[in-house]
Amino acid sequence: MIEAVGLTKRYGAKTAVHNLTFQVRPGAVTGFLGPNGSGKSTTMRMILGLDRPTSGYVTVGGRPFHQLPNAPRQVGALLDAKAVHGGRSARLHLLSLAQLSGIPASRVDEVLGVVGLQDVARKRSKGFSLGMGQRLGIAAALLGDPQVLLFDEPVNGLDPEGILWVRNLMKRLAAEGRTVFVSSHLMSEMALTADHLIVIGRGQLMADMSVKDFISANSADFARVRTPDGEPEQREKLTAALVEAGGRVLPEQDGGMRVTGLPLPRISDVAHGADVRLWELSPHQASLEEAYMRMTQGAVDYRSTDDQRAGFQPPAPAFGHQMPAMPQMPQQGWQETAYPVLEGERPNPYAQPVAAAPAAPPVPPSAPASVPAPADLTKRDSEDAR
Ligand SMILES: Nc1ncnc2c1ncn2[C@@H]1O[C@H](COP(=O)(O)OP(=O)(O)OP(=O)(O)O)[C@@H](O)[C@H]1O
Repeated sequence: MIEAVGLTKRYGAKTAVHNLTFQVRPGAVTGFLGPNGSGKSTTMRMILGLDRPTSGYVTVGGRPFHQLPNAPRQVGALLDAKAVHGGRSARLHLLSLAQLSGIPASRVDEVLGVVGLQDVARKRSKGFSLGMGQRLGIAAALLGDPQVLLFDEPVNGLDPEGILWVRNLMKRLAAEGRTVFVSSHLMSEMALTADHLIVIGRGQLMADMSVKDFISANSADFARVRTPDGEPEQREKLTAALVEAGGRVLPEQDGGMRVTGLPLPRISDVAHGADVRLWELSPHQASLEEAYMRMTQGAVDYRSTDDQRAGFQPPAPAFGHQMPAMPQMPQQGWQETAYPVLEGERPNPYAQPVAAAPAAPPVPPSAPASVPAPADLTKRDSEDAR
């Protein structure tokens, strides 16, 4: 188990990590999430004794890293896959690491097989692709057969087959009872790999909970409703009836609607009462990515200027629906956020108090199907590009 208590790291005036307290338990994959520059690598370096905390402490198996007897056999880590002597072959690189820790040479060939590098084991690593370098870094982490494993963005540069392999490897390591702590910016991957999440923003703890709880705490469930294509009057009639029944309706890009505030059977009854046929009525829960974006939107330090111009406008209100007020972004130039806080959601701890948001123009009942559609919430420039 990894345990951090009041962990803080300052570099001069910059506080990289502030008062982090969390535990990473064995037998599960724990995802470590946070926007660029939020302090994930700094935290991992402190766990590994590569950086000294300014205050607080972190232990592995109850001891600070430096006090672990034969640490490489207890803790394995992939921090920077490029930190390899490029003139050495993969095998020689691993052999030298093994010799330093008293690990038998036979284990080197074993881990080369595990990561699929056996055929290039004698090639110099400077000729390796990004993905091969990641595999070599993972091999080094596994070398001592440790109980605790830390991976900083392990799928970086891997092809889909490699990503699947890493996912299965993490799960297998956790199923063997090991502690697996893994950072990533790939939310779809984390949703499939992690059991538990620790989310930080600007060095501070934002969430420490299961993936399931994280999604439900940071997203509002909604119903997707679609009326027959080519019959816009049906859609308008249903929108009016749903709003009258107390629902909130947001148009979707494909002509469907996102309805909140009414349970599914009630939506069905309202449609029946309004004599509107339905082509779709389905329950929806946000993705991990959407939930993550909602939570961290105020803690993002680096954002493309393009975000303001395209793709990051909040969904347009439908007839009769008043959009919830937008929390104001702390970043200069930001007036609106992509993720309004919806009813039933936990407010974003990083969002500033609501400031006067520009009033959205009302959409008349006869608005054509070209009502501005909600942005594609799954696309971000802040996806890790490294
Ligand atoms: N050695 C250092 N000296 C000064 N500042 C540093 C140092 N290391 C990290 N920082 C700063 O601390 C903050 C946290 O950096 P860190 O690399 O831990 O973030 P991260 O969450 O790993 O980011 P990313 O997702 O981009 O990898 C950043 O503002 C960074 O500039």
